[in-house]
Amino acid sequence: MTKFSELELSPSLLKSVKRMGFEEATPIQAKTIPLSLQGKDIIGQAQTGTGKTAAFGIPLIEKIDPKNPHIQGIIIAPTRELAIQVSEELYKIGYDARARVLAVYGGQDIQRQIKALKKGPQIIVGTPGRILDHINRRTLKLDQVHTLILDEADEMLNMGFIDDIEAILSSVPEDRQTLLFSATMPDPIRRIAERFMKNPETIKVKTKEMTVPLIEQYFVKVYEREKFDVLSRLIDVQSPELAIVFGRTKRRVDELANALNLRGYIAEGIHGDLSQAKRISVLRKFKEGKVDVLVATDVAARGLDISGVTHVYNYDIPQDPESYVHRIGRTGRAGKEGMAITFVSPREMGYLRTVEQTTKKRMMPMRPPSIDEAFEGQQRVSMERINEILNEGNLDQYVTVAKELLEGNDPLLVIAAALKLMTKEPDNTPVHITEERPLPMKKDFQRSSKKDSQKSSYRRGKQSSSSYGNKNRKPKRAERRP
Ligand SMILES: Nc1ncnc2c1ncn2[C@@H]1O[C@H](COP(=O)(O)OP(=O)(O)OP(=O)(O)O)[C@@H](O)[C@H]1O
Ligand SMILES: [Mg+2]
Repeated sequence: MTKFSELELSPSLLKSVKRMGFEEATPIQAKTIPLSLQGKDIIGQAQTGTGKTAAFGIPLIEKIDPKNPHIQGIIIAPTRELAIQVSEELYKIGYDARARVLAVYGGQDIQRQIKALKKGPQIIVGTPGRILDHINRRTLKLDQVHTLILDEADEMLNMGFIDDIEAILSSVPEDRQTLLFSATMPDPIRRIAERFMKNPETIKVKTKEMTVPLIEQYFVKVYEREKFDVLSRLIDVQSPELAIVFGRTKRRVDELANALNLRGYIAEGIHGDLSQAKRISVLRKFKEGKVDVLVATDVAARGLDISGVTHVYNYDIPQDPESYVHRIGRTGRAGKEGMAITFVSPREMGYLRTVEQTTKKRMMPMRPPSIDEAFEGQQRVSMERINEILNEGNLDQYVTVAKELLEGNDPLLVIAAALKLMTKEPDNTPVHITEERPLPMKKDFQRSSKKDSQKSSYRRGKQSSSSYGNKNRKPKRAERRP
């Protein structure tokens, strides 16, 4: 374990890092910080939730000249939410060094951004489109930039942002330092990335599995039409603190959020068709715990750091293994435990195997809970609440009526009645979820993936280089109760 004090950082940085509650550097931070301070180009790959933001953020802040009022560092992120989050983390890291950080992203008033840009920010965090927009308007001058960072690099190159990114790169001095980070880095993407880097050093935190060991991973085999009941029961049994449910399409996300509300859960959906203000407000409510279940498309999967997410449900199995890694990585962050449950229809088992092959981790089968188990789960939630209230004490005001209740009544039944009052009973309110077709059957498992991986045009949806042969896996695995 490396202490931050061993990394030759300036006192103001150490002060900020301490204020953030970081004691020891995570492995990716311990490896990246010294090399980055030497000015090396870096491709950094480490599991979700292991502190990649600070791994590039700390050395960047260290290299900012506080007296220079020009932009010296630029960070590009795939989504607006992530740009905001990264800028907030950079602000905290640079607090004592007084580094000025600004987020620029689409959906926000451009005049306001132009005004803010005139105030001399030293670090810009933004999405590719809006950064390019500012470059074209000449409201963003990048001629003094010495460091450029692509967070979730593979996703941005994947999403077709490559042209935008190349255009941004051409506005930044050539002798800059370039850094790329992600939890996943498929080979074709890495090769594209290397085109605009100078002898990049790859820093890969060596782990057996691509996913975090603190995330327990399960799959539930379930037919499309049964998925919603299974989801409701799982939520009842597992009673997550905060949960994210991933759906494949925007329509699905809207329908799921509505259906969950009809059944008495506090849920909201988030996807790319919502206004920016709405997306931000949904996320804020989720972070504050005013929404218990966030239903999302992959939009929310990349990089978002929300503490308290204990469960991730993949209502639809993701099409490619990288999405899976990022989705389930919304739990089990910064040393906390988490659980990920993936629904898979019988026809989609090939995708499950593809995911397992890439992550090098097997998912355990989980049996869908019965209505009785869901009901019992909810009663247990009530029981825990009662225990908490008993521990808190302060019940004097209730004692008189409690005595009255117990007079002439069986105490067991009195408690049962109280439980009934506070327990969410199984709810079969009919809901409408349009059936999605399962992903196309994987027929050709045997085809060599080597040739595929040579293609430079890696795109979402196409079979990636990580697809694999139809290997037999051990047939029997003990099923676990939810
Ligand atoms: N050294 C540290 N000690 C304790 N907590 C840390 C440390 N470094 C980062 N964290 C915290 O860990 C959480 C996850 O960090 P971060 O979002 O940077 O992960 P990531 O590796 O970028 O994950 P992802 O691949 O999902 O983007 C954040 O809340 C961050 O503040
Ligand atoms: Mg990140």
